[in-house]
Amino acid sequence: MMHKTHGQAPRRPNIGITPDFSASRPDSVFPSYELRAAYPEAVLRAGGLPLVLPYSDDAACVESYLDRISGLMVTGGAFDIPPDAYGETAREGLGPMKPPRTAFETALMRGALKRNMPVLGICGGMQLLNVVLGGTLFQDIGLEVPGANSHQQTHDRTQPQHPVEVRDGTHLSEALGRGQLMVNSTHHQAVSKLGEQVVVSATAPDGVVEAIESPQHVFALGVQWHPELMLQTIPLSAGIFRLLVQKSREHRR
Ligand SMILES: N[C@@H](CCC(=O)NCCCC(=O)O)C(=O)O
Repeated sequence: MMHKTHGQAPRRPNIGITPDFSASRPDSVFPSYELRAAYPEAVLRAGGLPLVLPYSDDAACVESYLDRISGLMVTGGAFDIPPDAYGETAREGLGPMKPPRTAFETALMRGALKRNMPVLGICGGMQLLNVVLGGTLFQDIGLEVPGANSHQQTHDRTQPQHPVEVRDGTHLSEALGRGQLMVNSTHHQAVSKLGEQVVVSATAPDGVVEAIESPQHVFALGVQWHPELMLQTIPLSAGIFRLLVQKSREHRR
């Protein structure tokens, strides 16, 4: 009798993920990298292989990372991008910055985009995508966006804060469907001037840009919210990670 060969599970593409960095913590004087578990878990659930990428200012090391991944996820964090990265000086409301992290993530993202490798930016990672593509940021929504609602929720971030309208004909609508979606919100900055050929794929009711993408690239998507925290509360959120994994698998064929 012929043994029935079960189909092989699809290959897991390597997805690089950028961690946060602390010089010291309350429980340790030693520097550490930190990465909320929800980020790699979302990639695993979507069929990818998450690889955490420690920082390096060596261009050859960044290239070596890019040689070994098929997709890149740039995560968020409680810090702001230095305004000189988008040709501005600091204004009132600008928060703390992490220049070494921003420098590393910028080099990595530029290299990935140059290779037309799939890139997903989450929250601060979306803001970096816009900056890397030549755009700018509002340095503080409360001070610079008249009529804006609060985008820094105080309740459980697995729960939504506000709706966004997902635009048809975008990668985001391919991942999530078009129309209204409830999202969480933990940011005080937002996209101001769009980067070169960057399109808006979702907006909040107050007009704040909630997702962007670059049609110049096979998959370069940024979302201002944290879908990795809402996989249980709004399971549709997983579509973003599935699309990243699918595009990454196609990239390394
Ligand atoms: N400069 C950005 C940062 C947005 C962001 O990544 N927030 C995440 C908060 C902490 C976390 O969940 O890791 C802004 O505040 O607009």
